[in-house]
Amino acid sequence: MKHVARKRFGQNFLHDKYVLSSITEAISPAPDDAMVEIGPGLGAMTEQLMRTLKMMHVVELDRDLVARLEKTYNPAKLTIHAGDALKFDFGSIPVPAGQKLRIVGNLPYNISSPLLFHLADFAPQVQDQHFMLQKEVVERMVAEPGSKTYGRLSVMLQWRYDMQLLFVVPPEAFDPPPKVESAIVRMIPVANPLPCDGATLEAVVLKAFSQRRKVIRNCLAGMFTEEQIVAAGIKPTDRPEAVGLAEYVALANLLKPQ
Ligand SMILES: C[S@@+](CC[C@H](N)C(=O)[O-])C[C@H]1O[C@@H](n2cnc3c(N)ncnc32)[C@H](O)[C@@H]1O
Repeated sequence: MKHVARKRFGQNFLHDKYVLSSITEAISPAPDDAMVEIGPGLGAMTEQLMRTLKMMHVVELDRDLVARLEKTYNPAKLTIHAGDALKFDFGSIPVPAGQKLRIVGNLPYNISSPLLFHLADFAPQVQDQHFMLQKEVVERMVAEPGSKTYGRLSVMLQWRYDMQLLFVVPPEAFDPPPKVESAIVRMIPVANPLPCDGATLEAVVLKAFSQRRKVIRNCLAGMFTEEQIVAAGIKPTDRPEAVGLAEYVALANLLKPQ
């Protein structure tokens, strides 16, 4: 029976063979990799990856799709975790000694930001992440200070990952086609993130970008004095999008020294 795509689960299934092989090439799986795919759906990417991998894991929320995958794949090769990737403990996936986890997925766009933040908790156990996301979200992730798209997502993710937009994918590559363009992003956890308390950095960045049009001194009023802002190496009259990661980290460390 044909599966009817469910909008509430962000289901847009990849069917373009060229795009699928380009993603697989970018991921470049090796037979013994410890890999987990988020949202395998009808298995378009899973199928490609399993041509090389000896075994892999998937996390899928839609029970109908879980049932299909169970019927299609050998459980010795594919471990299916039925449930919500937002609550999934990625640290529970067994990884051979000396290896780290590789995470891939054509992600449900409606939960992409919370999912990326959830995954950041597992960054030290991860080798790399390759995701299909809304192009506009990838542009925000990789944006440099000074650009219009630079914001909370850029700072928080750049603290934990080196990121690269690999290529853009048009809506026609999916069934049903989404309304927006998509892009593939590669995320590699940084070996030594600048020392800082993550929750404090998040609070600072959230406040800083809550009023983008204001100067940083006004955005952060009540949290930092002008002297503290200067001590963090920031010009108080700059706008929040002009402030770099190291300076936001310096501010967070003033509130909670490491
Ligand atoms: C954009 S589709 C991609 C499907 C497939 N990987 C492909 O490329 O054709 C997103 C997939 O994520 C699943 N999904 C949605 N929300 C999820 C969640 N919270 N946890 C795990 N999977 C989820 C959907 O059911 C769907 O299979």
